[in-house]
Amino acid sequence: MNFRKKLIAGNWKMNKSGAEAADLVADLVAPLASQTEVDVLICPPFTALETVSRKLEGSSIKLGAQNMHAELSGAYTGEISAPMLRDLFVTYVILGHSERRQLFGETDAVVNTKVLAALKNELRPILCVGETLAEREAGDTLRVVQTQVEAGLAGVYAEHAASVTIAYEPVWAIGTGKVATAEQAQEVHAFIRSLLVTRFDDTIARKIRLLYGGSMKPANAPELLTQQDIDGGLIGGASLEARSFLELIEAAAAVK
Ligand SMILES: O=C[C@H](O)COP(=O)(O)O
Repeated sequence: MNFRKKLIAGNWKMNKSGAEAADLVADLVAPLASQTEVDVLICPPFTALETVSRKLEGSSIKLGAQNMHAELSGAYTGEISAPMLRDLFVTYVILGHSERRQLFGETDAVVNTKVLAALKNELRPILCVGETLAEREAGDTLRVVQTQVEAGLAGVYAEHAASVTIAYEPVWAIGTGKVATAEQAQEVHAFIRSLLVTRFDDTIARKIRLLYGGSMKPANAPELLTQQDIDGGLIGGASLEARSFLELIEAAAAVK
């Protein structure tokens, strides 16, 4: 039996002006006013966080950021710290997204410092892991995921572990329209759960939510979300439009 509440998280990436963000949030807040079955999170770009934060006052929709720096303050031009995010009522932060790893050179060690800093500052990290197509074709998927999970969680204390969410995002499925089959996704999610049992214990491992990300859409969500170890989705493209995002939340709510 799975007691974890599903989480549907929208990663808007580098999309939406302040005005567009305000419009999209307005289209989400009213339809979700009485929705309690699924946890809903939106992660706008930094520039829209304040606007979205104000619009979310009184709503159960949670606010997340897409990245942060591990230091609290200092000479880090262009960076944003955990206290700055807390100032805007941000509660989650996506860390180690494959786009950050591939395009901005974030290593497992860097991602780990951010995970630890997020937890220390009472932000809930969403640690992203996943293999490239070449790694999958070479039969390296589980090894790559294991390295990223173990390195990402190095130094995380058991009492903080339940605040962590892990998103499995096969790089070849991100923004490509190619989705992992439910079996492929479940295999990796179950593997991550087993790593968490080893790293922490069974009770803690059962509390940690594991999200699938990579071209999740209303059409493929029901099959993915009914898998035993898939506790929600980290949604890119389909979170940019209210209708598809609301349909994904409905799909998650329909899973019993
Ligand atoms: O963070 C979200 C993922 O990268 C998935 O993006 P996508 O739904 O556009 O494939």
